[in-house]
Amino acid sequence: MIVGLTGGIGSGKSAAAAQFAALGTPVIDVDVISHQLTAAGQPAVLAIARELGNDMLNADGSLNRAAVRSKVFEDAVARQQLEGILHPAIYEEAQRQLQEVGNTAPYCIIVVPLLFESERYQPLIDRSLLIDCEESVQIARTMQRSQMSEMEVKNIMAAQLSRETRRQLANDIISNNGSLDELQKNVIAFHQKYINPCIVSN
Ligand SMILES: CC(C)(COP(=O)(O)OP(=O)(O)OC[C@H]1O[C@@H](n2cnc3c(N)ncnc32)[C@H](O)[C@@H]1O)[C@@H](O)C(=O)NCCC(=O)NCCS
Ligand SMILES: Nc1ncnc2c1ncn2[C@@H]1O[C@H](COP(=O)(O)OP(=O)(O)OP(=O)(O)O)[C@@H](O)[C@H]1O
Repeated sequence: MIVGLTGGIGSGKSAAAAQFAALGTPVIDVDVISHQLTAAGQPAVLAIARELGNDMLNADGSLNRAAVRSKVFEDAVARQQLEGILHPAIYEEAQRQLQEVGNTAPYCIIVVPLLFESERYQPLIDRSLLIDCEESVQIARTMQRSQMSEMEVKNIMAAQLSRETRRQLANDIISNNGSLDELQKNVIAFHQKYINPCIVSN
């Protein structure tokens, strides 16, 4: 069984994924793949500079992630160009990693921030698991983690589905408004459910 784990920016996807991984669950994370594909020297970096401008690069030729972020979350056309470069390559690598995991575990997790925004991943997954929290918590945690302004975080949230829509589309939901210990209790409960597919009901 393949579980697609999703959630808005700063909702706690990586934190939950790390807790599933600690329970022995194979985890594939498309944000990790995206970072690998945009590491210094990767062909995608040159493609991004070609399409979005050389000011997207640092002096050493690596991707200036903050510059790309501020450009694409203020300009939907630039965002589509960036996604056009990265999304097919990210998807191809995610598929390769899923094949590699194969049937080595009762279930595996694929972390896809844009699971419900992009139709690409729906055919690959058996269930979706939403990590959900109040928008004010998302904003506060993202600002603390990434040194972004409230406006920057809100711009990114505006490029994502609303919390309400995600909640309507998800098969399973973990609420992550509380502590990391509370998150872990919920992760363990879903882990039990996923390793016993006969109790996965809807
Ligand atoms: C804009 C970039 C350079 C900013 O890099 P940065 O290191 O600051 O962020 P990171 O990649 O870790 O992403 C953090 C979060 O931003 C949000 N986000 C990223 N890309 C997008 C997008 N295209 N649309 C909406 N939200 C996005 C997601 O919640 C994601 O979890 C980077 O996010 C990027 O290359 N995005 C395009 C690839 C993409 O769409 N990735 C998302 C999943 S496939
Ligand atoms: N329950 C929690 N209690 C306290 N801090 C938390 C909790 N869950 C997550 N965090 C923290 O909030 C920040 C955002 O969490 P995390 O990186 O897991 O979110 P994410 O959904 O993967 O974000 P992104 O969309 O940016 O990739 C991190 O610094 C993380 O340690």
